[in-house]
Parts: sequence; C-alpha cells; structure tokens
Amino acid sequence: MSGPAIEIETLSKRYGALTALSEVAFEVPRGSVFGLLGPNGAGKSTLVKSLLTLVRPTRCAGRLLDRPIGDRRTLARIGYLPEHARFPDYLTGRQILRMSAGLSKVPKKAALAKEGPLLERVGMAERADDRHQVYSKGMKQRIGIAQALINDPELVFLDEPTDGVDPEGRVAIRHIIEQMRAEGRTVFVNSHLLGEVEQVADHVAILSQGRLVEIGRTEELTHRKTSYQLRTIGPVPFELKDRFQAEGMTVAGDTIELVTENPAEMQPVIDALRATDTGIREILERRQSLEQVFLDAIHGKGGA
Ligand SMILES: Nc1ncnc2c1ncn2[C@@H]1O[C@H](COP(=O)(O)OP(=O)(O)OP(=O)(O)O)[C@@H](O)[C@H]1O
Repeated sequence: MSGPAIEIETLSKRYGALTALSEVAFEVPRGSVFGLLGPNGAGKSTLVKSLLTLVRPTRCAGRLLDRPIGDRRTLARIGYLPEHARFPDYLTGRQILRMSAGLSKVPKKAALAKEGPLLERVGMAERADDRHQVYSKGMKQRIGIAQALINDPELVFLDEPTDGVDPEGRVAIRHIIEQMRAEGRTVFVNSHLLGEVEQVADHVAILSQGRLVEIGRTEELTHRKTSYQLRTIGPVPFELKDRFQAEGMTVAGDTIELVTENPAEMQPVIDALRATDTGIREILERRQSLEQVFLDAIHGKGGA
C-alpha cells in the first residue's frame, strides 16, 4: 500500500485512425495534487477514462492504487467528477449525493453521516434541498465534487473542476482540493487553466497530441528558467548595452534582462555597471510562469 497512487508504465489509445494517446508513461505520488494539462484534444479525458475503465485502452500496463489498471475493484476507492458532469435535473443536491452513495455501494448509514459534512464543505448546505436545475454552474460543480467524495476515496479525479465557474467559486474549489490533500487523498486534476493548476498542483504533466511532453514538480518546472531583471538609474551605457546583448541579455532603455538558473551570473553585470558608475535602481527575480512552461512544452521547447 505504499507505491505511487498511479503508475502508468505505458498507455496508448487509438480511436480508429486517430491516436489519442501514444505510449504515455508517468507516476502520481500518493497524497499529492497532480495537474494534467494540455490543449483541447490533447488526450486528457481519454487518459482519465482509460484509468477508470470507461474507455478501453489499445495498450496499457501499470497500477492504480496498487492494483493493475483495469481492475474494476479499485473503482470503489476512487472518486470522479467527469468533465461536463450531468446529473438528473429533477434531483436535489442531497439526492444526488444519495444516488452516488448508492452507486458506490456506500452503506446507507455511513452515507447519511457523510452527507451533512460534505454539503457543508462544498458550501452547499443551505441549497442542498433545491433541485439541480436551479443551481448555477458553480453550484453544480460543487455538488459534483461532493458526490465524488461520498465514498471517502483515496484517489479523486476531477476533470475540469472549475469549468465555467466564476473567480470566487474557483478559489472555493481550490480550497476544497487543498483540504483533500490535507486529508491524505491523491487528487488528479485535468485542466487547461494554467494559473489555477500552478496554484494548487504539486506535480504537473503536459500532454500534447497524445504524447507526454513535460512532467515534474510544479516548483521545479517554473524555476527552470528564472529571469533576472535589473533596472539602472538612467539608461544603460552604449558600450555595455552592446556587450550585454552579445552575451545573450535583452537590454532596453534602463532595463537589462538575463534568463538563467544561476543568480551568480548577475554579478559580472553589476560589476560592469559599477565600473562605469551606473547606478542600480532595482533587481527583480522572476520565475517562469506555468503558462510559459506549457507553451514551450507544446511547441517542442520543453526540457523533459
Ligand atoms: N469516443 C471517441 N471517438 C473518437 N475520437 C475520440 C473519442 N473521444 C475522444 N476522441 C478524440 O481523441 C482526442 C483526445 O480527446 P480528449 O477528449 O481525450 O482530449 P482532451 O485533452 O480531454 O480535450 P479537451 O480539453 O477539449 O476536453 C481528440 O482528437 C478527440 O476528438
């Protein structure tokens, strides 16, 4: 019971002539929040559905919660919010939770005991007895998340959990995800909202056209290319501008920008400026955004 929550040794899926997933392999550590990113059509939903036995992979080897992928007994230990989840409109939020509990074979007593706290957790306690059809998009997603937790799962898949949700609702969903991690659950989030994934995921994988093009700890990926921006008092002297540009820096007006992992590389710049009596106004360290990592990865400039 101590292996990674998900170990994909290889996963391929073809829909006729279309290759949706091609020899994808990665691991998801237990207790982590894992973000799977990729442009539309990259294969994210196909990957999740393959793990959940909703899609039959063309080729697959690996383990899910220590059992072979495809073993349906594992599903009882998993929670799932599908993309564009649609629950019967005539049911109330509370009834949706009861329906999911029944489908997951959660004993009635245990389900009833969980219902109240779960509705509280997703901020739906007061609206629990309204019908699904009157819920806003954000409320529907929250009920969707609550039903994914009714069986007390070790591993939760959330496919685009904040799709169509307003900024306040997104923050609420992020907090719910953080709470799941604090409880020791593994959370697998499919999303194309990079900023959000950057804030919540410990690990990130990027799919492009069915292939894994990047994977790593979110912090490491965004630290890979740190840029240092130095602003001088007055413009950068001409002779230095030419030299810095020749060394690969960007120089414009009073700003010098250097992309490097090593902050010590700024020292010769500072020395050269001092030698010409050029004052330094400020030096800023900027991490690469996950958006830049993503764009580099899908355009073939990633480091994986
Ligand atoms: N049932 C299916 N039959 C045929 N092709 C499919 C089927 N499901 C998905 N595809 C194709 O497989 C590819 C991957 O689709 P998938 O839905 O997994 O991508 P995604 O990354 O989840 O996209 P999105 O972000 O738009 O939801 C796409 O080209 C899609 O058209």
